[in-house]
Amino acid sequence: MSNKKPVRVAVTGAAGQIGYALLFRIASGEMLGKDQPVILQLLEIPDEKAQNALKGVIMELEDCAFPLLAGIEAHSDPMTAFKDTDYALLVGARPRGPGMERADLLAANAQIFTVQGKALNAVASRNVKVLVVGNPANTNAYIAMKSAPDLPAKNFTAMLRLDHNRAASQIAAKTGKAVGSIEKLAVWGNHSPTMYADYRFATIDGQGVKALINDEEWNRNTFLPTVGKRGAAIIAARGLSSAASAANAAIDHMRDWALGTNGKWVTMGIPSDGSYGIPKEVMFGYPVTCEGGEYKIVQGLEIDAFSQECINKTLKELTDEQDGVKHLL
Ligand SMILES: NC(=O)c1ccc[n+]([C@@H]2O[C@H](COP(=O)([O-])OP(=O)(O)OC[C@H]3O[C@@H](n4cnc5c(N)ncnc54)[C@H](O)[C@@H]3O)[C@@H](O)[C@H]2O)c1
Ligand SMILES: O=C(O)C[C@H](O)C(=O)O
Repeated sequence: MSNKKPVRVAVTGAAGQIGYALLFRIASGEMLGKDQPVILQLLEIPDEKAQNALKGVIMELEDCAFPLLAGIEAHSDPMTAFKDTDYALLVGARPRGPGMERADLLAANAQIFTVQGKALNAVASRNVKVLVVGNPANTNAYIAMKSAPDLPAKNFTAMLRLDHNRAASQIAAKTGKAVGSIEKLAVWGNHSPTMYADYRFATIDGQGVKALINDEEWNRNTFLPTVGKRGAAIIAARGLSSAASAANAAIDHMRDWALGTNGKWVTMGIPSDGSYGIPKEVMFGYPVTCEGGEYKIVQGLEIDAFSQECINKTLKELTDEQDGVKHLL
């Protein structure tokens, strides 16, 4: 038994496929630590089928008898689901099906994040840490942030960690080295095929990854498209969008933000502070380190011409998406 006070963790879309891969790991302490009790505040749409499915998930959570699970609540209204919440994982949104582009999702999902941003603004803990997973994640996080003017903008983040983990895995396969030995990897920009996974600074056991791979053709024509289109490849293969790997990335993102990275670089989508010439508030993937519950952008990295081109492209996509939702804000 832990004598720490329980923290409140809200998860939306709790009866969906990511929810099913996520909740059990949060309850077992993989996200916030094996000594941190949690109260789960679960939100689903006010629809009989979804609420019933949520009941089933809750029965299974109960049946795990997790020692750290100090309470479970089922909600159909964000105003109650987000009450006093310390962490909010905004997963609930429509996923992409085969053949759909991310832009198709913007119209379908944007409204969800104005409503939820306003609810967080009204009732969440003033220190709430928000992770948006529902796609298009960066722009949804931007909408939620803009809809919550009384909360610090820096508390709103978008998930780029899946791209980061995918990039690490491709590099491990290419070099034949252990994935856990890769450090200083960065993913810039949007969680979309335009993201720029950048291993120019990465090291494996102190050796430079760029020199180790020494294959710019592979970087441009294999690595970047493979990482960028991995979500679509999974949809084509499974008929459903990634869920276990997305849940895993959400756990990684929140754990590192809350508990720190010990100086290691990770990627988070965060509101820009102007670093690297990205306009302020654009929800942009950056390499960061985390300490004491705060993230800090890795500064001073040289951006060469190819990298700048890639960054400009993903930035343009994000500013276009932002323009497309102006009327909602
Ligand atoms: N950022 C990433 O890296 C990443 C990776 C994978 C998936 N995703 C996205 O995550 C989202 C969820 O994916 P999934 O596979 O779990 O989908 P899913 O359809 O299995 O589950 C989504 C759940 O959200 C619920 N929901 C919808 N609107 C809601 C609302 N307003 N409030 C509360 N709940 C709501 C639905 O009822 C459903 O149960 C999708 O948008 C998907 O594209 C993001
Ligand atoms: O690609 C998708 O639509 C799902 C998700 O964002 C992913 O990257 O797997």
